[in-house]
Amino acid sequence: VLHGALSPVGGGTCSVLLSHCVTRVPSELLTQSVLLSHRATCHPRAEELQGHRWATFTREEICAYQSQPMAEMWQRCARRVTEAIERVVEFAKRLRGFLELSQHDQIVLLKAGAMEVVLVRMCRAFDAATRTVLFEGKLAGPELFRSLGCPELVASIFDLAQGLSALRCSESELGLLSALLLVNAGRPWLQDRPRVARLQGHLDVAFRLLLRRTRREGLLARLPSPGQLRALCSQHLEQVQAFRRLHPGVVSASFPPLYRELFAADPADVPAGTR
Ligand SMILES: O=S(=O)(c1ccc(F)cc1)C1(c2ccc(OCc3ccccc3)cc2)CCCC1
Repeated sequence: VLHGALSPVGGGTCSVLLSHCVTRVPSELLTQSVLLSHRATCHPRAEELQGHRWATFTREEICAYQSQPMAEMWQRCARRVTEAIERVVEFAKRLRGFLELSQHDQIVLLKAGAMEVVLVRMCRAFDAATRTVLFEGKLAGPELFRSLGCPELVASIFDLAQGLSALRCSESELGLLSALLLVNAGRPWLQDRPRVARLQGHLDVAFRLLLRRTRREGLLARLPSPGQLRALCSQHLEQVQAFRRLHPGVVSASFPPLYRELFAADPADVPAGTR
């Protein structure tokens, strides 16, 4: 599924046109282009978030979610996170230089980093005052997700969103942070590590210059650590396995193919030649 989503046919033309000049482009222009890609692929858009006073779920609505079968709630969240990951794939395709990496490395970087970008982006739709997140059109607290049966994972997700929203990041900061979560030369299995490192270097310089220009250097020390993001993603993978043991067949029968490819790859799914 990821392979298909990365076909250069859909979108990304502007990055193909301009990417070869990324080495001559000063970092401010790189920051501008990352911001545009970020804005174009975030949902809801920044304008919708500012203007809107989002409603919270009523007690009855919360009870209805809490009494849904576990499999139904898991399916809803899997669908939501897959939609969010598809937008992250589109963000990556618009990142200058990303589509010039080998398909193999593009897939390696997205498999390792897409979920981390989704978790970082989530803080945009998080309300720290009420500790609620936008879910299916209204603001939901952790208790709404009770039927998932993974309270620690839900708590970790809310803690991360709370911590990130306290930093009051700008869209430019979130865009560059997201780009650096994806373009990470430290990810395992990369074929052309030096090439990824060069692209990462440009983004790193752009991020640091942005922070200096806006006197926000202190942000770097307060961002979630790579370990915290990695721990949350591992917790999610453990809970997917636990869910599959409780409900055999549900994931393969009714979860989005992209979700299955990223988080529930069966040994049986791996093409025979690479088993
Ligand atoms: O709004 S959400 O559905 C949401 C779900 C759980 C939660 F505690 C808070 C929010 C969403 C999200 C979806 C799945 C996530 O992890 C994977 C996961 C976790 C738990 C069950 C299944 C899958 C994390 C975030 C936020 C961003 C995109 C959608």
